[in-house]
Amino acid sequence: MDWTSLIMLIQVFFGIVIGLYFWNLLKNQRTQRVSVDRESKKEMDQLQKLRSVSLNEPLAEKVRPLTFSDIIGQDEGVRSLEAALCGPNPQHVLIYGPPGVGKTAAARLIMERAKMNRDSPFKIEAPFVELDGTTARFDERGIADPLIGSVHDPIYQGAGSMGQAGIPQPKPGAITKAHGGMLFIDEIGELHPIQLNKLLKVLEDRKVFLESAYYSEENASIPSHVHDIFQNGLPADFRLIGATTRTPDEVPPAVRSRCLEVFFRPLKQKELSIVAKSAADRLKMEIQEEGLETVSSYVTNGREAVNTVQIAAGLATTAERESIDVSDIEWVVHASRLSRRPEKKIHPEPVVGRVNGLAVYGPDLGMLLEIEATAQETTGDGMLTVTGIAEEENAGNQMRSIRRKSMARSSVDNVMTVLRHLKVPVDRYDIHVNFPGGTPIDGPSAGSAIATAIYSAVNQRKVKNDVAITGELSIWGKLKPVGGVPSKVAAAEEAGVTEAFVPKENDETVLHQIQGITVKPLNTLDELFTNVLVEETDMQRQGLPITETSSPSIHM
Ligand SMILES: Nc1ncnc2c1ncn2[C@@H]1O[C@H](COP(=O)(O)OP(=O)(O)OP(=O)(O)O)[C@@H](O)[C@H]1O
Repeated sequence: MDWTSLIMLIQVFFGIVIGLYFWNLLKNQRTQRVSVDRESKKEMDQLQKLRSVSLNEPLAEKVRPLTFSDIIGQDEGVRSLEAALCGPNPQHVLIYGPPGVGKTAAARLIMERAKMNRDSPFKIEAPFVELDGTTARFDERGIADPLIGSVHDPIYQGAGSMGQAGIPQPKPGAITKAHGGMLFIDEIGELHPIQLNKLLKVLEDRKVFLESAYYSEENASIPSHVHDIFQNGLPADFRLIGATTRTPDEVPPAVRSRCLEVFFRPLKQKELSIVAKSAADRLKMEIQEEGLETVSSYVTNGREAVNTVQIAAGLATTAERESIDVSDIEWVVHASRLSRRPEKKIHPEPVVGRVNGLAVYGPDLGMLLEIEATAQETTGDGMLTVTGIAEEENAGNQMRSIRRKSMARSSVDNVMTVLRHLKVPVDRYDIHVNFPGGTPIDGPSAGSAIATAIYSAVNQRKVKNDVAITGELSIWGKLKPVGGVPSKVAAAEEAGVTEAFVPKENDETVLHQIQGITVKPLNTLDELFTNVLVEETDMQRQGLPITETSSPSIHM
């Protein structure tokens, strides 16, 4: 055998080996493909089977508000929402309100309302994207961020053909999906601070830049659309609707300053009855007035009202009835461990030393705050006792927390000074001020009501039972403005108050639009006393010459 034949033989041998190698590779790939196809077909069949099964529409869907008129008690909030989003220049919006009062329901309807306006920049196909701030978790390495978007780097398994070619793949987040439309973030206050800061940047830039260590401008194998995204950003021009159960002071000022703030209020008892009735109607169930009253005296928001009716309807259906009985509802409220709403109603008659103050707690929840005072003349130095409040409280935030004397306690001390100044002989009495019921007391705003209670107790003059008072007190007896007055006045009206006295500086048109109650703005404590104390009879006047001056005079 000569050299040429030997070389040819070697070539043929290697040719066969290489051929066999590739043939084997191809065979493996084909087998893999076949098994992947077989697996995929099995999964596909399973998916089709799952899709072919469906239950009835969930009851919660059936009772969901379909129009703005289905949203009860939030006319003002809905109006603000429309003003912010349905005009030619829509704004970002933050909706505050307690849970289950219609924030999400209203946000879901607003896009359709906006599209009805021909001047609205939202086109027919404008998207409405929803995200939940509590679950929109992100990864600090930027692997996943459902809100802002992320980059699928080649290092991660499953990066596909682009990954194998070493190309980073940008994945758009909710802000890009909402481009040209609205992005609704429920519980926006629960977003991670880093996500919030990134969101703020997007609101400014109206686009988002994604980053990846795998991206290089010089890399010619990267497709042009990926270059474009890394160099020019992904579009993210949308209007934000954030909803939160937090109070405004718990939301970062940077977010608040970019948004129009809209407030949804807690629902009143009669409004909860309407929500419950409409849920029963949608479920095609009868419900009597007594049943509605039971629902509304236990639930605190629209969602609870709807849920209670749904479960009660389930009980009725199981018993083959077409009407919900009171006993069904009673069973549900007890099984759900709901407790009856504390009914804050005014006292039936005027009493000495008993005043209706007004408090606000949570986001926009007003309530009647009972204040009681007694005064016992003493021969020694008068003592002051304050009960029903915390003596000390924590203030500040995580960065700086301080312990201080309770604001309510300080407020009582302040009142004592004002009354001394008015020549009310408070030091000749043992005075006891009580805040019954463990109500949260937001400190200074109860000042004028506390002063009235003490003055009434010292002078034995009854305080009208159908009036309520709010207002901080300056050390000279001037009424100073306080927060949350509209919700306080609304709560007063619900409790049966006919006249509410507020500081003049708090006088707003909105207060006078609350039905069933008269709002009187006042400047000074002596004006307040004149209005809220029951007229003395001649006999009383003769018997009780308590103050050193017949009529208090205020010095500013
Ligand atoms: N004001 C209302 N009028 C009519 N139905 C209401 C109202 N508020 C709540 N509901 C009922 O409760 C359900 C839940 O309300 P929604 O999700 O809008 O509350 P939310 O304020 O967004 O609460 P959360 O802060 O817990 O998300 C609604 O689908 C509706 O059936």
